[in-house]
Amino acid sequence: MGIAIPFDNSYARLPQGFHARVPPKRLAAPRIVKVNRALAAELGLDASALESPEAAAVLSGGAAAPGSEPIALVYAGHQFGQFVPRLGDGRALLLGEVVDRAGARRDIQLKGSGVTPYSRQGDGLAALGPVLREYLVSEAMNALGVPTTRSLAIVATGESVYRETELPGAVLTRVAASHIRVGTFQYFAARGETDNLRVLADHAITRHQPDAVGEPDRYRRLLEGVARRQAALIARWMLLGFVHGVMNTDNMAVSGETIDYGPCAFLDRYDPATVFSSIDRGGRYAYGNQPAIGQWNLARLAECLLPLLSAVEAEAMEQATGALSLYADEFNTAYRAGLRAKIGLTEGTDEDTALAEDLLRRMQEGGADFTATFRGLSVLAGGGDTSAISSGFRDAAAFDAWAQDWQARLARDGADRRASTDAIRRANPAFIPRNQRVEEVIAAAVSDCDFAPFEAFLQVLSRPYDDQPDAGRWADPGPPAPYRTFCGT
Ligand SMILES: Nc1ncnc2c1ncn2[C@@H]1O[C@H](COP(=O)(O)OP(=O)(O)OP(=O)(O)O)[C@@H](O)[C@H]1O
Repeated sequence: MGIAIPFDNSYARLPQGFHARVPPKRLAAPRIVKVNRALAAELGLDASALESPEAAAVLSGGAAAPGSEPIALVYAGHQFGQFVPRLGDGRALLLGEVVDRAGARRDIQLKGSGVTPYSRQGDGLAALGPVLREYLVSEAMNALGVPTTRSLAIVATGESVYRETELPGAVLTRVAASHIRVGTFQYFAARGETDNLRVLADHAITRHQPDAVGEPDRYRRLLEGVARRQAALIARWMLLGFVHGVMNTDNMAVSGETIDYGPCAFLDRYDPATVFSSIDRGGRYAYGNQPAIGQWNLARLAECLLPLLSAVEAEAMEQATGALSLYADEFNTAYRAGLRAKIGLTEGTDEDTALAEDLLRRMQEGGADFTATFRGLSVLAGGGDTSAISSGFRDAAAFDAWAQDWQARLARDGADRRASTDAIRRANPAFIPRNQRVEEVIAAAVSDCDFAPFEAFLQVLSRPYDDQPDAGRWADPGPPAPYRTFCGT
């Protein structure tokens, strides 16, 4: 008996040069470790069936589900600024697409299911630790309200993966609005395959810009749509202190979802220069650089689309630069409004933005925790005293002085305390997947086969804006531990 997933595979119907078929590779003893029941329901899938041994075979890439046409997608990409003309899914397989309960088309992809024609020197595999990490952080991002790929299931392969040391292998089932990347456009553009570029662009328009299908200005609208979605996405990252860590163009999805949770982490102390990835030596993907890198990546997409935008070069250039300005405007508007909301001010005045930026400056100078400081404001707005927050600053008086100005500003609005407290709570999570905590629950699962801490943390992170009095320990950074040094994969 197989599992019933109603696949409809529009990407597999694109021409041959877009992907490679990959036959199943049976494993001796794959085992389901985790199924995301809520997501399964959203997709209209039977969660119990996904927990069956048949599902373990399908979700490890060892058996083809009826209707699935497993393919690896080809793409290129700028990695740390260097162009690589052919990357592609070296360890991922698109099983197919399903239309979810809300009518949205979603990709169902395996990550870590073995070699593909694009594996280059790689083994096509993933270790359980990084798979748990992607599951936990992507689901936390979703609960935080950030567009993201989702995690449907984890299968333990029962086989070993070698990453300096022997590790247990696993496969993640990832769900995404699509896996079309800036790098997918770069692949065809670099090869001068304008016809394929047009096919790809039209496919992306059908999926992500449906109002523009068949319209004469559809490619401009696609580019502007990507600009808007990326600006909104990166503004959300910045407002939550999220550092993606590897914003290569092959990791920028045109859907506007966060993709690839390799070396990501959340800020503890606020410092725009923060980098978590050991391979990012120049700090290219530092927290504070993310908005600019988003625009750089968008410029690479715009370059690819030039031949489609207009036959008149000057017009095409104008549309491309227009999209880059649109990105900057949209980012600035969303980021500034979000920053004001974080301190409970919803009016759009420059003065209010400056007040929020002044707090950021003092946090940086005072070595204060980003998430705890902002969340703490909800207590202050409700009449609490400042010491709970100011004690996190090297110079408590610096925060107290700011808090006085801020409270005077709130009073000027005649803001109701209860309403301010609630608004600040809604804009500032109490719980984020802090890196030390993520590492702690992964270590328990991988080294001791104890998944209870992983499950407990996942549960807490599913309601990040709620006060959860019994879950306080998950809000702290946790026992001091050096950040893991990431190798990127
Ligand atoms: N173990 C591996 N075997 C084969 N290819 C790999 C392996 N690890 C990474 N790659 C490939 O190297 C490129 C860059 O890897 P990166 O870590 O950014 O992506 P990923 O985490 O594998 O996938 P995604 O971006 O889809 O989340 C991708 O083309 C990826 O498929």
